[in-house]
Amino acid sequence: METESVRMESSVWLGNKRQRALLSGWRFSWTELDKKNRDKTTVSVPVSEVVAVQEGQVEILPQKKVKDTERDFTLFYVKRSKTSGGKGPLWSLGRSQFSCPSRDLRDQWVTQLRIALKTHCPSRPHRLLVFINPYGGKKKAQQIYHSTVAPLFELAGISSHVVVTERANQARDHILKKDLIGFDGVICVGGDGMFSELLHGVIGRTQQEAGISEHDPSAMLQPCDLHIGIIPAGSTDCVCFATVGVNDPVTSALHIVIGDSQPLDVCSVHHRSTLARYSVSLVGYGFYGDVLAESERHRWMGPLRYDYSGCLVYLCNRSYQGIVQYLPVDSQITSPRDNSRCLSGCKVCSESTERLFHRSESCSSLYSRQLGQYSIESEGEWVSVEGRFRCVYLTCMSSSCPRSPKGLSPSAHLADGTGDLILVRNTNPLGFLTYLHRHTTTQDQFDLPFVEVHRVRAARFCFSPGEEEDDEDHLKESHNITAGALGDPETAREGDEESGRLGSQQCLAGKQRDQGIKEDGRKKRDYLCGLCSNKQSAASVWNCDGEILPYNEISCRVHGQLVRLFARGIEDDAGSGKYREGNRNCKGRCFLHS
Ligand SMILES: CCCCCCCCCCCCC/C=C/[C@@H](O)[C@H](COP(=O)(O)O)NC(=O)CCCCC
Ligand SMILES: Nc1ncnc2c1ncn2[C@@H]1O[C@H](COP(=O)(O)OP(=O)(O)O)[C@@H](O)[C@H]1O
Ligand SMILES: [Ca+2]
Repeated sequence: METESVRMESSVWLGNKRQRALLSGWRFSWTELDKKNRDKTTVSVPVSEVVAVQEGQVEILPQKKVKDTERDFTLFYVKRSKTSGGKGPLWSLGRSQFSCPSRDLRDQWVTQLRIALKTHCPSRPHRLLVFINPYGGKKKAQQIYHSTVAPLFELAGISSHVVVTERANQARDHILKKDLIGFDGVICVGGDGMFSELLHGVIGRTQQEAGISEHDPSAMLQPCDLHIGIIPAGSTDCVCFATVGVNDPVTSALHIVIGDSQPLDVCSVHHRSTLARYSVSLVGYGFYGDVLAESERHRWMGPLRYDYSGCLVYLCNRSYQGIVQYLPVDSQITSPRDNSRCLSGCKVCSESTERLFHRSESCSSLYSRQLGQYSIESEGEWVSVEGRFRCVYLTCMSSSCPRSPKGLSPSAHLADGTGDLILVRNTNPLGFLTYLHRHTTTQDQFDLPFVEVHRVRAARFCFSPGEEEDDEDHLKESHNITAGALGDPETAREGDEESGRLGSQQCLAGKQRDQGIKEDGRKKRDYLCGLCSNKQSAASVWNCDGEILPYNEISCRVHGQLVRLFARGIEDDAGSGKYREGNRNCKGRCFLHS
């Protein structure tokens, strides 16, 4: 139904400069006028990026201050500033205080702007459930939320229920079990591990409600309506970086406030007919599994633990024997080496929306037709590769992060229903170092003779178990893994206090902690001896979005656009400042292009 569009125009003052303010349809603009009434500069803000309109002269930071001058109103909106190195723009809160010739006119402006907001932004969140992990990253999540994010939510009229977590998996269990009526989204303030908790909660709950078994690898999972927001306060913050373009709490909070919506592919990981976990960024064996396992022993280092562990594991020079099978997507149609980049309003992803959900006649491009429905049972299409690998991994998106600004697969798409499978065969230490180093530069990390990359819809992996390590109990022991941290759906859902990555460490206090450190020292030596020995048959573990999975065999399947984030993908330079209608307003699954 067409909504009547609001229009209003008048003269106003911004400081001592006279302006012509104009609200027309979905834009509000003000143009500075010179003494002869000629136009000078114009500032134009899309209504969908207006955060709030308030009477008087209002400031919210560092503290809320209101001077209720009867002819003034204050407009808060999204302001962008450029960043370098292919990142997205930083968003901040713009504020302009307008003075009107009369109180009457001021009231009219406030009313009309608020009507425009209601008309053009019907899908903004009003009530949010926020989970803060006080121990993630540099342990600043609570401070970040209260000083930076909460004032923005309050300004935008969003009410929030805040839960500061006391144990791992609390957020996931809360989403799975508690009443969520009235909430328009769930937010995590933390890292990729916290995001993963929300992801599991939201997907699990949606499948429960739809009566779908998550353990069935061939089940078509039900897409989730509840949006997830991420305020980055962790160590890698890859999901935030790859979907927003920067790791900045204010930018993320503003995407949430204006109700942006970004669909995201999710990979389900199964082990022997049981769902092991979901992943969006990394399901990796070998190097990335070893780095994660090693890093858990150095959590006290904060985010630096990954760099330290990365160096240790690199020096150990390990490789693993295994078989990888994958269901490829036609490389003539879409390729991880096409040098494209999935940006805000991505055409490939929007065509996939049609293919995945509507399958309409209009969806007739070659890409959409070729990627039509498939069956993971169609054995004939599977490709098999056997060998010794430094690492193998699957990612549903670019997985860019500050450590690797282009990411694990720079041309991967957030929402195209496929993942990129990277196979790094055994090579000499210098070759592998070159490969790792290219993640941090603009050089093509796939242009190396021992690296293969394939765009896939599903993959299966089977790695040879270690000589004496053919049972998972041994693996768990040698990697010092607790039951809940294994992502065992049954154990983990009980929500026991010891489960999860920080669980066992944060619970240690006083004497117990000292004992823990000694114990940790011993296990570390044992672990490194095992890791660096020449016993090439020993097994690694899986790094599944930062969670350890100690299995030799897993199967993975990509579920296109299974969840939605309060984000819009990475805006390129040309797109910054250029308006793209918030796609959440489309109500269904649709994109609008800038
Ligand atoms: C020796 C230096 C090697 C440099 C290579 C750089 C490669 C960076 C790859 C980044 C991987 C991104 C995938 C994201 C994984 C996260 O889910 C996971 C958990 O994050 P968090 O919850 O915030 O702790 N992070 C990792 O597994 C870190 C891998 C780092 C490998 C060096
Ligand atoms: N209160 C808590 N105590 C211990 N662990 C927690 C708590 N809250 C969350 N966790 C767990 O901590 C892990 C790491 O958290 P995350 O916020 O991702 O930080 P980081 O990015 O530093 O790893 C997550 O897997 C999460 O399940
Ligand atoms: Ca994808």
